[in-house]
Amino acid sequence: MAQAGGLQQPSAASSQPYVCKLVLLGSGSVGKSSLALRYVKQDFRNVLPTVGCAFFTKVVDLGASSLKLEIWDTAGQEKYHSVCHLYFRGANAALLVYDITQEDSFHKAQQWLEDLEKEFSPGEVIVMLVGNKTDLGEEREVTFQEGKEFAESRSLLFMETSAKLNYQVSEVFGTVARELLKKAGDQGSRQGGEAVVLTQGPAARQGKCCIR
Ligand SMILES: Nc1nc2c(ncn2[C@@H]2O[C@H](COP(=O)(O)OP(=O)(O)OP(=O)(O)O)[C@@H](O)[C@H]2O)c(=O)[nH]1
Repeated sequence: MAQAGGLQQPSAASSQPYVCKLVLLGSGSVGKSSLALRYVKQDFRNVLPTVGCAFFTKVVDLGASSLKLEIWDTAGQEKYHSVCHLYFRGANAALLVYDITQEDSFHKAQQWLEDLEKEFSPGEVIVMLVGNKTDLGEEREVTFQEGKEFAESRSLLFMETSAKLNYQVSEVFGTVARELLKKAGDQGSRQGGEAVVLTQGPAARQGKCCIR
């Protein structure tokens, strides 16, 4: 897994946090909404299947810098698949979520990766593979090793979580946030030291970053 570091600070003139779009992708019922709800509202409850897309925001405090995550929670049911690409356009990061007790959902996450690869150039978007529902270990169909090896083979970040038990949920979002800040810093350095905003504006929708 890549390590965060080498962060470029936002310019002194700006006190605004970086703004990044993170999209949650995966089959129905793997726990995408539950992960978002757990992270943003520290809550876990039965939620209805998402229709279209749900939207959350959270400011992540990373010490010297902060980052505002705009979290787009897409509907996993098959009938919504054809419209999902509309939501992940312009994303800076994606969580490919599967349910460790449903092998099908692991294969589906791999298909989502192919969809992302059609939309983005290599390295343009930070992708983490997330195996959810570790509290149901006795029903496990996808081993930790399988998830890890697939992630490594495609240069993805990887973690397992339980939204129910609040296991590694903040670590998932925190790790992605640190990677986003690191990327923004690297791009700022390449652009002569100016800070970079990964934003939801028109430039981001074309898969580019904006210089503040
Ligand atoms: N045991 C267990 N159940 C979970 C966990 N995360 C989610 N669930 C349950 O799994 C079911 C589906 O969760 P959702 O968060 O709605 O799943 P989703 O991926 O957003 O589903 P769609 O909206 O259909 O795409 C719900 O009954 C949740 O309570 C978990 O970590 N452990």
